[in-house]
Amino acid sequence: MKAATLPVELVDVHTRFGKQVVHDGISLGIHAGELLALIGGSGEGKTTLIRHIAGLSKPDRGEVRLFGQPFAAGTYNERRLRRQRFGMLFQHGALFSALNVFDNVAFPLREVGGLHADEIHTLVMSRLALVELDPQQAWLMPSQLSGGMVKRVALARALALEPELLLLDEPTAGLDPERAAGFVKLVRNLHDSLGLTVVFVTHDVDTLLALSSRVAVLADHRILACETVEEIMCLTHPFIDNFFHAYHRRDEPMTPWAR
Ligand SMILES: Nc1ncnc2c1ncn2[C@@H]1O[C@H](COP(=O)(O)OP(=O)(O)OP(=O)(O)O)[C@@H](O)[C@H]1O
Repeated sequence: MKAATLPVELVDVHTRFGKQVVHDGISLGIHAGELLALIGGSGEGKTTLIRHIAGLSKPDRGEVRLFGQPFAAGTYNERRLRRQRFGMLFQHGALFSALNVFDNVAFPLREVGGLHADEIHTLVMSRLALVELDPQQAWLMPSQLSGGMVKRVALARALALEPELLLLDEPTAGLDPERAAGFVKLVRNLHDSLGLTVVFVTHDVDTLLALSSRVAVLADHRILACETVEEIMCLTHPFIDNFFHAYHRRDEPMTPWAR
């Protein structure tokens, strides 16, 4: 039986910036439909790894495969179609500050080309509805949005082309606990209803518990482990002890909501 194609496969990835080694042989397969969290100490290379997956940077050695193909493989058109199969949410939303919400979400649709203005309007409004924003909020500028709304608009833009894979760099960073919980619930619902594969970087234990089906730990320039959160919590490593330290000090029992 032929093995299913993995949406993302990292094979022996090495990255260095000058003399600084960031990744020293990272191999990881991400399965269709999973919610994979990437955790690790500050500066361990999580964002760089997400950027490699999105093709925004390249490892010095090793390979990043997207939907079974090396990033650079195929014709221009094949690469463009592969590019449309994932959406990315950057750490601070990265909205175009000179464009209103509508035009931010419409941007990837216009880039693809071939769509009429009324089709773009329908698609943008449907994406805004997916992220639970009101139609009248389409006409606001990014400077008029709360932090939570910025994330939702950025998510709507990432979903514009109906991707199968969503890459999220610290989706709840900068949000208060209530907004963070709301955003996590939204991502979780979208994952369930659209059958998305989600890869996300987080520093937040609550986000990790609520969203991950598997957790990859980046430590000492490698993947230390990639297991369920319960299994990760049983490992002994200074980063893991530290990461869950505050959580262990709470009185409540550890209850991942994701399963
Ligand atoms: N373009 C670049 N040029 C030089 N150094 C870089 C570049 N991009 C990242 N780095 C360095 O590589 C290391 C990994 O950075 P990265 O942002 O991937 O870490 P991270 O794990 O996401 O960190 P954090 O959790 O603090 O956001 C850091 O030391 C960073 O300074």
